Amino acid sequence: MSQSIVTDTKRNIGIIGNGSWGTALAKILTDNGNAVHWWLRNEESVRYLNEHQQNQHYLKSVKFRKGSVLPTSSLEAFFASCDYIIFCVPAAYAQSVLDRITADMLKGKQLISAIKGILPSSNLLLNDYLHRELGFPLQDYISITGPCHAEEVAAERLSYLTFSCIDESRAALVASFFTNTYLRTTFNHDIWGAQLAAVLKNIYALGAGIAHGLDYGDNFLSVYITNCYREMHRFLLVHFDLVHPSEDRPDMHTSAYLGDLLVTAYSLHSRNRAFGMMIGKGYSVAAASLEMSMVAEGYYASKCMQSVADTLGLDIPIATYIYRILWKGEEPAAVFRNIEELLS
Ligand SMILES: NC(=O)C1=CN([C@@H]2O[C@H](COP(=O)(O)OP(=O)(O)OC[C@H]3O[C@@H](n4cnc5c(N)ncnc54)[C@H](OP(=O)(O)O)[C@@H]3O)[C@@H](O)[C@H]2O)C=CC1
Ligand SMILES: O=C(CO)COP(=O)(O)O
Repeated sequence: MSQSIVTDTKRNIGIIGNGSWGTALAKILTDNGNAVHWWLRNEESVRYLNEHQQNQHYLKSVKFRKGSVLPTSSLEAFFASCDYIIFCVPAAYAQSVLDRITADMLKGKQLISAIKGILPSSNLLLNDYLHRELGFPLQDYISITGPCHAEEVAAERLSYLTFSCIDESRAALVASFFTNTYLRTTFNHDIWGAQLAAVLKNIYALGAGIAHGLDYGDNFLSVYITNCYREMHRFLLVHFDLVHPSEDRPDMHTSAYLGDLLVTAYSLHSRNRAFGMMIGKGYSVAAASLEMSMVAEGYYASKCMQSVADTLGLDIPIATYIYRILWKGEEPAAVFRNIEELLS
């Protein structure tokens, strides 16, 4: 795609995080004619991006037009330049960035979360953390979810994203920045449901990878995923009753729910599936982590969501079995024999 770069200063968009997804989002935005500010945590990555117009380590097939991305390693300079800030650091590492952000830096900004994880130090979603710790207004927070792998965006294969915000009109506006011929967008006000579903699906998809590694077939996997979806639904309904009683119940018929569970459980691009597959094949968690150059959020989410479920007294048996494999060192084959008995 080629368009001229938008110099409209009212739409200053920035991305925090330089992994595959941050790079894919930068591609969409620059393809749509926006100049994108980009915070990268190390100076060498900034230098490389400036010199080569591509990310040194992730999604190298994406080449940016000169001047379309504006990288910096100074968080202060980055915040001063942006009105819309996309947060795209894996949840496991997000705290190191959050610790450097003050309420003043966030004043007047729209925060767009592209992470599909929960913060391990607090077991909170990013919006709840920012609201509680920095008084950030919940209506200024938009999430991006939906079944979408960075690699397919890089190849401009038709994909769909969901934008959620308490104030639907803001979700609609931000969605419009991303819409183009290979990227369709929808928007809603389901901010907690969409984010929680994204966290949970990573755990279940990692479990699907384990099943795959253990040599279960497609017949088993389809039943496993159906049961995961049912468990996710049960969890969300009770979670909403207990934590967000006045919010609309999540609309599980949208692709941010089933669609994302399916793509993460089945796609060869999925890091959660790949990580799980190694566990199923007998790798230890440490060995599987070493093999991965990218992050499988489901591993960290498994511990966080177990803690959330225990605190609220919620039962998530399949996720608990995955947690026991990942964090309690239980033997995958034996645990999956228990999961077999659970499924219907
Ligand atoms: N990839 C995808 O297709 C999609 C990803 N997402 C979500 O986007 C979020 C970001 O993931 P993604 O872009 O894929 O990440 P990747 O797994 O592609 O890359 C890892 C990122 O983590 C950073 N990182 C690694 N170690 C540390 C550390 N110790 N401290 C701080 N940062 C570190 C890396 O920075 P560095 O290179 O400097 O080490 C890099 O930016 C996740 O929540 C993911 O679930 C959502 C939809 C699709
Ligand atoms: O969220 C994703 C696809 O929608 C990415 O999943 P993985 O992190 O497993 O690659």
